Amino acid sequence: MKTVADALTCAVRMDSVRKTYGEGATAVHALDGVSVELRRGTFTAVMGPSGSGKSTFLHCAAGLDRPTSGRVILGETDLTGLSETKLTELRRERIGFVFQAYNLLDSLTVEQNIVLPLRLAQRPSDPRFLAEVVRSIDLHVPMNRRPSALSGGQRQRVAIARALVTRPDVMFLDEPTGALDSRTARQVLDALRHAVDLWGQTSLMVTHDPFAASYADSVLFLADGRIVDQLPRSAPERIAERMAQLGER
Ligand SMILES: Nc1ncnc2c1ncn2[C@@H]1O[C@H](COP(=O)(O)OP(=O)(O)OP(=O)(O)O)[C@@H](O)[C@H]1O
Repeated sequence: MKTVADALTCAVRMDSVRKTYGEGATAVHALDGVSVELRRGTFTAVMGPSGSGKSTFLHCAAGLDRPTSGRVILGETDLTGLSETKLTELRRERIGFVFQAYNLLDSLTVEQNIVLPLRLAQRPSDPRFLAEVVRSIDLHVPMNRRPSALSGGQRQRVAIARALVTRPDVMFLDEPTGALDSRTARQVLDALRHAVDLWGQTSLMVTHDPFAASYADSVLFLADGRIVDQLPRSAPERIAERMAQLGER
């Protein structure tokens, strides 16, 4: 029996989530009974071999995709019965997304890109909060510049600022450092970790990179659609070792 206190400390809960693609003999069980709780203010990494279900996990947790069975609960909202319209609204207002491709609009300035989610939700932008977000992720670029004039690491930090500006319940990141060299990746991860520590921003990141996962408070390991292990914050070597063991299954 879940108590009110559980709901308050839990940002996302997944209960026996299954996601099956196709039917019969060709059915693929991308998620095969995943139950997990992400506590508020924590940073979780999700790792696993290719095809283990990481993207499906992120898409179901973020309300981008619907599980075949089981439940996903964001705060106190059960996503199961929500209409498409309500789900879109919820994603826009309560969730932040960061993808490997930065998805910035070059017809807009850096500032206009960052505040776009607020405009779409018809919410006012608070210049002081915007300045704090930008400072917190160490983004020192002119706000009137176009994204095409920025480096990859700067662009990804603009994308993170855009995800943070609505103060989302959860920020979901899919391979945010996948396109970056190691030095730039480190800058982005430092920025991300800082945002988590400063705002208590609940975050979930899918990554192939043990170094990126070493920034998270805990690492979930998926294999064949199931959570097979979990590590507390660990060094990249320890995470890589666990991944290597999974690869040998
Ligand atoms: N739309 C789809 N239709 C059919 N099968 C799918 C679909 N999406 C994913 N799958 C299958 O579900 C399983 C899990 O895929 P998923 O993309 O979640 O894994 P992943 O761990 O993110 O992989 P990768 O690391 O390669 O991105 C795979 O076997 C994949 O082929």
